Amino acid sequence: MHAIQDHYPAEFAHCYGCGSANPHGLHLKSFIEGERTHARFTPAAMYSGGYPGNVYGGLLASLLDCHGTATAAAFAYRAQGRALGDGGAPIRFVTGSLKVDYKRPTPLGIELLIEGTLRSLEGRKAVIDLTLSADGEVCVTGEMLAVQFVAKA
Ligand SMILES: CCCCC/C=C\C/C=C\C/C=C\C/C=C\CCCC(=O)SCCNC(=O)CCNC(=O)[C@H](O)C(C)(C)COP(=O)(O)OP(=O)(O)OC[C@H]1O[C@@H](n2cnc3c(N)ncnc32)[C@H](O)[C@@H]1OP(=O)(O)O
Repeated sequence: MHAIQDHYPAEFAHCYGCGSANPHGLHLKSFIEGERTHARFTPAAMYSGGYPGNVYGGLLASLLDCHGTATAAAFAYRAQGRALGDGGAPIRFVTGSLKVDYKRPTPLGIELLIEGTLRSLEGRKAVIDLTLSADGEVCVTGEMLAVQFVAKA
């Protein structure tokens, strides 16, 4: 199954969080299934936060950042009745704002589940609700305003 990011054009594949062409990036892969999106990521020891055994909060925000914009793009395609990677003009979103709430420490070394749902899609603005869980427990929640990117002439 192709990830949402697999459909980003090559010129947008350099994102640190999810670009397949960035050798130093996280290579996050997000999928849409029904009314939610999901991605999985297992942080290595180098992503340690301030206290041992737990994940650095900036990394967690990065995971929500990329998953949120991918979620916005996937739901915008769906709203227009289009398939991802249909060869038409790409629909791409950037992060306008991202609120992150750290509910409990996130353990290092186990697979994290990042999920997204669409709260609203109006014009160029998509509001996405995000969660990041470890072992079935929600550690981080997020709320993103993603804005559809329009190239300026
Ligand atoms: C950042 C662009 C760099 C070039 C990127 C090129 C292409 C990108 C295309 C595709 C990306 C592909 C893959 C993405 C992969 C990974 C992405 C990871 C996520 C990121 O890492 S992404 C980087 C961080 N991200 C930024 O670097 C954004 C910098 N920023 C801007 O580029 C502008 O700021 C922009 C475009 C956001 C809006 O600018 P704009 O001029 O196009 O439109 P405008 O200001 O009119 O906003 C329209 C409506 O959104 C409301 N609105 C806007 N911002 C708001 C906020 N913060 N809070 C509340 N409401 C807000 C307004 O109030 C208005 O609402 P209304 O229509 O109701 O009045």
